Amino acid sequence: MTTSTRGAAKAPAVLVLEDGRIFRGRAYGAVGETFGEAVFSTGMTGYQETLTDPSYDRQIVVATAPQIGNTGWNDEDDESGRIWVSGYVVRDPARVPSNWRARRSLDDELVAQGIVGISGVDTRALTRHLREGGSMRAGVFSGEAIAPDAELLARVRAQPHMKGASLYEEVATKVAYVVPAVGEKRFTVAAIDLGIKGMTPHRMAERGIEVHVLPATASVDEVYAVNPDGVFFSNGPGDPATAEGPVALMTEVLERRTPLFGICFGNQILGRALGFGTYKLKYGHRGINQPVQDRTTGKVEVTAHNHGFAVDAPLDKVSETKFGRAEVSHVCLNDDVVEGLQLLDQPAFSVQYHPEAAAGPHDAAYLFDRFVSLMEGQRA
Ligand SMILES: NC(=O)CC[C@H](N)C(=O)O
Repeated sequence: MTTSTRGAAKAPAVLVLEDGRIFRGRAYGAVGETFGEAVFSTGMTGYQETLTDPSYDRQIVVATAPQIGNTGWNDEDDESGRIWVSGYVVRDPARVPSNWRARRSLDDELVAQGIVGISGVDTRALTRHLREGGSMRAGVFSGEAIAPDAELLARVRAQPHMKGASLYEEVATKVAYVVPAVGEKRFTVAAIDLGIKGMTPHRMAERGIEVHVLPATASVDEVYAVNPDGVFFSNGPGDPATAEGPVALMTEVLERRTPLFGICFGNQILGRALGFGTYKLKYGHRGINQPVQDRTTGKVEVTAHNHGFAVDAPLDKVSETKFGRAEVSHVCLNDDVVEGLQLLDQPAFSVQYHPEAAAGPHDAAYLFDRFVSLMEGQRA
């Protein structure tokens, strides 16, 4: 239930966490009610990219940056056709957006898309709470949706968990489309859309790649019908343990030794295709300043992240898999979480973070060049 009245500084609102902790504030965006997994993102900029990233499906995002909305909403930075977060929690929303690209305020956009949010929350206390207790189910209620706390809590506790959630099919395109190469076309890539961010095919197109974005349910025949030089598996929402279809498809791509690249959900799928497990992190990595080491060069890069799950692979040894030797190529320096995998006996690799860098630092853009090199190598 949402009503499209503008909520800022109007109706009271309440954020209810499944462990019973409650934060009160004011409605922000649409007035109504929403449910999802409460997670925090530490990006100081880039809220438009965050909100429109399909990987945030069914998540209530808490912005740790205290002021949100200062640059309004523009017509260029969307990562998909809509806002995917199920709710938005902020401390101090901008009263007057100011940016030469802004077309409207963030508040107006949230209202237009029916996204329920809450402002005036002590997001520092909330983030510390989520860091201690872990990401958890939550609900935001405003206006007439507010009921006695115990009732709201019971409704939050009746929601599904993120662990075990299969969400990629609900966010992915239903029809294939092509993103043409910029300039001369050098390669064709089949990109499996599990919730792909718009910047990803764009970064490939900039490198002379014609990108055929295919639905999550594409068959191996549909993938090879585009005659690909490489196959890409995108980011996406939900628990990778539910992605049996994409794991089976990737397995066939690996059997054919086609150059392969995966990002985020795509990294988790490579992990599973190789026989590693995946597991849920306590509170995940979401933000644009995570330090990651590329173990193949020793270099440390500052990177954009949005993941709540991770691959369970050994850091200290090369693993024998059914596709030959595999190793952890990248690791997060904050907590030693696996951030990349590579095969040593065939052209396949993936990263858990976001080299397309939207919004984020561009340190990891070289990974798209690595994919191009793999495809060049296969031709030679
Ligand atoms: N951005 C992504 O692809 C996220 C992958 C997965 N849903 C996770 O939370 O870990």
